[in-house]
Amino acid sequence: EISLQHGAHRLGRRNDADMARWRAYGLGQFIHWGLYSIPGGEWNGKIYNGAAEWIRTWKEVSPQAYDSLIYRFNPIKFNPDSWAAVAGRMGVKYVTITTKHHDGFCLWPSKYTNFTVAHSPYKKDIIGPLVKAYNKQGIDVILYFSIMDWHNPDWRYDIKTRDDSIAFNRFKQFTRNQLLELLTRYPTAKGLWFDGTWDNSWVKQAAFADSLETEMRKLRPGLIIGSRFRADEYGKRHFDSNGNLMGDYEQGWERKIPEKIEDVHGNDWDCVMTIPENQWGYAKTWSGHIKTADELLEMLAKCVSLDGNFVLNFGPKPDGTLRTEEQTLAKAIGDWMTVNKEAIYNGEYAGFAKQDWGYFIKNTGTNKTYMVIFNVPVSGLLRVTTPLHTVINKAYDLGNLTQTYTPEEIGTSTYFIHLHQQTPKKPFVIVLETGETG
Ligand SMILES: C#C[C@@H]1N[C@@H](C)[C@@H](O)[C@H]1O
Repeated sequence: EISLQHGAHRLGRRNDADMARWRAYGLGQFIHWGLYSIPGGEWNGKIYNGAAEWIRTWKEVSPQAYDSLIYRFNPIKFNPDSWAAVAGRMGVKYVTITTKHHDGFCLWPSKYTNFTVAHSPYKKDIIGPLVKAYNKQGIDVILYFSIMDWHNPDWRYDIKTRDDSIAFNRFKQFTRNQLLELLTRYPTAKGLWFDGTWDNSWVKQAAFADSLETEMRKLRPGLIIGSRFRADEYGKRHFDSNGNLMGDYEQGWERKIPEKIEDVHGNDWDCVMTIPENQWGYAKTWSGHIKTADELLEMLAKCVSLDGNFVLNFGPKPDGTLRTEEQTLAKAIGDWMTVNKEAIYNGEYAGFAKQDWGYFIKNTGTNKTYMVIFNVPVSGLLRVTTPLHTVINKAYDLGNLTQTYTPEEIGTSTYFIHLHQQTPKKPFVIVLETGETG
């Protein structure tokens, strides 16, 4: 171990109630919305083949022309209650919303820049009504904030000269002011999801970022901040120079999911996932593989089975409505969650050997372990190997409690569950009630 001033300040998981609440969420929604939603991945009739929210960096787009989109931001159909209703119906427990993405446009009327909704035709705050609407649905809010800010003239990708340093010091104060402003304006926000923190300029700010994180936690006790916010004094991100996790949960699982429990090193984590391969902001044309509800449900079950949360991204349209494909997926996921939500909420790693048919999820604090089944074997036999000294007392369908199973013991701690029907149309869940022997 080397001595670190600005590495991880806590070893192991947070064990407070705020983090336990975050850990229990299971399913989240990401919202990417801003000026980039207006071009929707197209510019002068040409399709940008990158992620739509990065279109400002395209050589075909002049930054000034992009920034002038502020004069076209007027989502007349924006109704936060309808977004929150869709999320509530989908079974989402928390939403992460972009307050400011890399382009620097603020969805709240920040005092520290004019590049905000207040200077657009829309004029009104977007974040406040969104927080209120989601909280009314019982959904917690996490605020996404990009440190990298392409619009701010003091932003630098690296600090090479004295002028860079003077400008970036102004930028650091601007960033601190905006973050304290967000925490003060939206006191019910449970956490911050930082992004745009990979450039050398910010990576060199270990002391400043560490002190800012401490200040934010003091201002908002219980605040949840992930591993992507700051680097240690050697520039190490997510895990410090001693291999310890920075922040309260690992934020490295962007569009990817761990394969096995060893990959998560006993940490809390979230996976943020797009429906197309890589589009976060609204893209008029979705190309490539568009994930189906069953694929997304399997990703959700896999994340929860490995102690993580699954956060599905939505990119609302410039007029403030949600695109049809996203509404359709939200309903399909919601229909499944209506029947099976107890397998997802308060879910954790069960410690059963992984099987091909699907995922085991233990319900925190109870004797229930859920088998979330996606791949029914032609034999109709579901193999279950329990942890040592764990026995199965009862087994039954979560969707039909009268449908019970008598596990056939076929070896030490190993059983077959004989399925009664083998052609399910949707993923389904069998509940195991377990006990401990000797
Ligand atoms: C790269 C990158 C960003 N990180 C994702 C969460 C999106 O915000 C994307 O633009």
